[in-house]
Formats: sequence, structure tokens, C-alpha cells
Amino acid sequence: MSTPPATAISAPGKVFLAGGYLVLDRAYNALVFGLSARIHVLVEDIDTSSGVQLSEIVVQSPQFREATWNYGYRLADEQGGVEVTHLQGSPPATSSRNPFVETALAYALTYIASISEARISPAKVTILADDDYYSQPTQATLVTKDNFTDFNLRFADVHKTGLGSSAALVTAFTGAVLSHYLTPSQFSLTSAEGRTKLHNLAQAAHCAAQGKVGSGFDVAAAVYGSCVYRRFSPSILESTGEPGSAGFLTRLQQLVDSADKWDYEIDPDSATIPSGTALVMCDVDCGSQTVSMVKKVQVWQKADPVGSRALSDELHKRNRALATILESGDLSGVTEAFAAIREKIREMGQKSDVPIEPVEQTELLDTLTKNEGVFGGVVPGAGGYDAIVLLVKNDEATLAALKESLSKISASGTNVKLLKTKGEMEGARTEDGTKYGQWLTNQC
Ligand SMILES: Nc1ncnc2c1ncn2[C@@H]1O[C@H](COP(=O)(O)OP(=O)(O)OP(=O)(O)O)[C@@H](O)[C@H]1O
Ligand SMILES: C[C@@](O)(CCOP(=O)(O)O)CC(=O)O
Repeated sequence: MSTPPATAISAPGKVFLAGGYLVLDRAYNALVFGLSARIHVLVEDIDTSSGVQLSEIVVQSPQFREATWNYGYRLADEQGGVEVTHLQGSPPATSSRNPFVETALAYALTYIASISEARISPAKVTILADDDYYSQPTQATLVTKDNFTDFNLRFADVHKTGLGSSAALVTAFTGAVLSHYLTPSQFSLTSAEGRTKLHNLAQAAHCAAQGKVGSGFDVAAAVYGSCVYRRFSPSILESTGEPGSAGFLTRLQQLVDSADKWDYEIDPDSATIPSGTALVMCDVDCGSQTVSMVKKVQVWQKADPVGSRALSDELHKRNRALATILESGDLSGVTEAFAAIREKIREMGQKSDVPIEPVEQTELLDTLTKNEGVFGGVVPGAGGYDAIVLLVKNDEATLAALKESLSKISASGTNVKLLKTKGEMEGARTEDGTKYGQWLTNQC
């Protein structure tokens, strides 16, 4: 009997162009773009024809070493939902846990159990990520097969580029598991209702795995692609509880299915990349980012509520002006719009004593914006030293000149690299499960 193709879903990474920090407050919205860099999640049934009835799901990330996680699952008493246990199996199963995978699995299986009587059969889940999510070791010769690179590294040794791998992973994982176990009438990624459910479930799982409630812009972009985003009130997720706790199944099902519980606003039509242009990203290898940036900005906001509100209002006005220019497609004034945003971001950084646009990044952005065909750019999201994003003319000559400028800059100190990924409009989507060739174990 031939093996059915894997259920495959992919979700994009993100670049946060305008509205970092402000978006944590529902008074402001954010301009976020999805990226062509995607994470793909494939689900295949495990053959139990030998009569063995396992309750086991194996998750593997075969581009990395020691990246196989085995999970047992069981329906907990008192409507506690599906409890997932990380099994310490023999190698290749890894002993270190992956909170994003584990939580996404428990949340997805619990939601499935809340709306379906069907048995959850054993399965193998494969995660494949675009190269751009991780900085590649400079000396190593890496093997790429069927479009994905074997990084030959353990997760602990990987440097991420900050494209939102965890949000893309949780979204694609949740979508793939729901699509695999539910019928199209119970869940379909192509319907508006299905997307809403995927968003709500992935948002809840991602916050739980992170151990904090962020604005959720990264999950919104992973589900809907480029959009103007206003966050949900954090209180919505306060009483969901833990998988296994009494009533978790009912609470999660209501959270996912009751659209009126949520107050986020997601508008994919108002985030536009003008025709003939591209949003590109440069990975900057220049020291690490301060982890407590958000906390420090909040300390400043508390200490100076009036001043910080006035600055945020002005920055928001400038963010909206950029969004309007991009939407109009008429790029006159776009360079000034980027500069105006950066001016206020630097002021916010000085006032809060946070390197949102540190001086090294100011120099880099100023230098690159002088290039023919580069309209402007910013330090995305929370800012810091890790990356910059540029709006450029989408042609070979501009990209070649940009690469040349970056290699000159790299030769004189800071290592800066143009990533292959570009801004893209589309969110999570169903993929053809037969196109992953050698990465699928059933076909090895
Ligand atoms: N290919 C993958 N396979 C399995 N787990 C992954 C994969 N990629 C990322 N993850 C999980 O996501 C974690 C990284 O998430 P984190 O939120 O720290 O980074 P990010 O989302 O890429 O970055 P940022 O939020 O700065 O944009 C990893 O430690 C791992 O648990
Ligand atoms: C600072 C913040 O507004 C954006 C962080 O963005 P990034 O992870 O740096 O892309 C935090 C958030 O929105 O959750």
C-alpha cells in the first residue's frame, strides 16, 4: 500500500517595520511584513500495521543535530485536555526540551480533542526551516538538499537572525497538526474562520511557551502575512491555565472558537510593498542584544508618563505617514518618512537609555541610504545591534551595489550580510506534501 503524502503547512517569518514598543499599548498599531523565509511543518502517520498501538508523536528537526523529541500523550481527567510528556528515549531522541514544540503540540491536541471524537493516531512531525532564520557558520561547507540546508549543529550552538522562528514554527506546527487530524469541515486554512482559529490557538500556545504575553505581532504575521496589527488585551489569556489542569479543554476551546473574546485588529490590505520595490534585511554580526530592552522602555514610560506619551504619539504619527506612503505607491517623500521615524526612535532610545538605534546602526543606515536605489530603512522591532531592514528598488543593479557596499563595510570591521529573504504578503499556507524529497523519513 502506498504511503499517503504528508500534511504540510508553512508559515512566514516577520520583519517589524514600524511600531516597535508602541504596539505593546492598544492605543497604537504596528506595520509588520511577512517574509519569504518560511518554516514548514509536515505530519505523517506512523505505520502501526504490526499491531502496536503506541500513543506517541515523534517530532524532528533534521537540519539540526540532537533535534528529535518523542512525546507521549493522554487525555487528562476532569476536562484537563491532552497532556504531553517528553519521553527520554534512546538516541536520536534528545534530552533537552523544546518548549515551543511541546506547548504547540499540547494545545493543538487539546483543541482537537475538544471538537472531535476521532482517535489521535501516532505520527511523525518534521520541521524544516529556510536558511535565513539562522546565521550560517562561515567556514563550514553545508549541504543543501531539496531546498533546505543541513546546518550540522545542535540548537544550543545556533545563532538566530531574529526573523521570528518561534512564531512561524508554532503557527505552521499548529496548522499542520489541526489539518492532519481534523476534517476540512472542522478546520480549513483557506476559510476566514479557519484562519481566525489558527491565529487564536497559535497566539495562546506561543505566549504560553514564551512564558510572557508579548504584543503577538509575530504570530499575526505568521498567520496573515503582512498586515497592520493592533494587539489583543493581555487579560484575554490570563485564565487559560495549564494543559492537564481541570477544565483546560473547555477553556481552550472557548478561547479559540469565540471570536468575540478577542479584540485584536489585523488588516492585511493596509500593509503594502510598493511595486518595483523590495524589503530586504541585513544580518549584523555585531555583539548581542540587551534582553531587557522592553522592561527599560517601560521603566521610562512609568517615570515620565506625559513626556513618553507625547513622544509615542508623535512617533505613531510618523509611522502612519510611512504606511500611507507605502500604500499609495507614490514614493516621493519616503526617504524623509524613514528619517523622521528614526529621529524619534533615537530620541526614545536616549530617553529610556536603550540602544534601540545604536550609533553603529545609525552609521550603517546612513551609509546605505546614500546608495542609489535604497529609499531608506530602520532597525526593526525592538531595535539593537542584530539587523536592519531596507526598502530598495527591486532590481539586480541595486542589490549588487548593496552587496558590494556591505562587503566593504564587512572588510573594515562589522560583519554585515544581505539575507536572501524579502518581504512578502502571504501568510500561512498549505504546501504540497510530496515536494520535500529526502527530508521525509518515509521516503528515505
Ligand atoms: N527549526 C526549528 N526546529 C525546532 N525548533 C525551532 C526551530 N526554529 C526555532 N525553534 C524554536 O524556537 C526557539 C527560538 O525562538 P525565539 O523566540 O528565541 O527566536 P525567534 O522567534 O527566531 O527570534 P525573534 O523573536 O528575536 O524574532 C528555539 O530555541 C527553538 O525552541
Ligand atoms: C518591542 C516589541 O514591540 C517588538 C519586538 O520585536 P522583535 O522581536 O525585535 O522583532 C515587543 C512586542 O511587540 O512584543
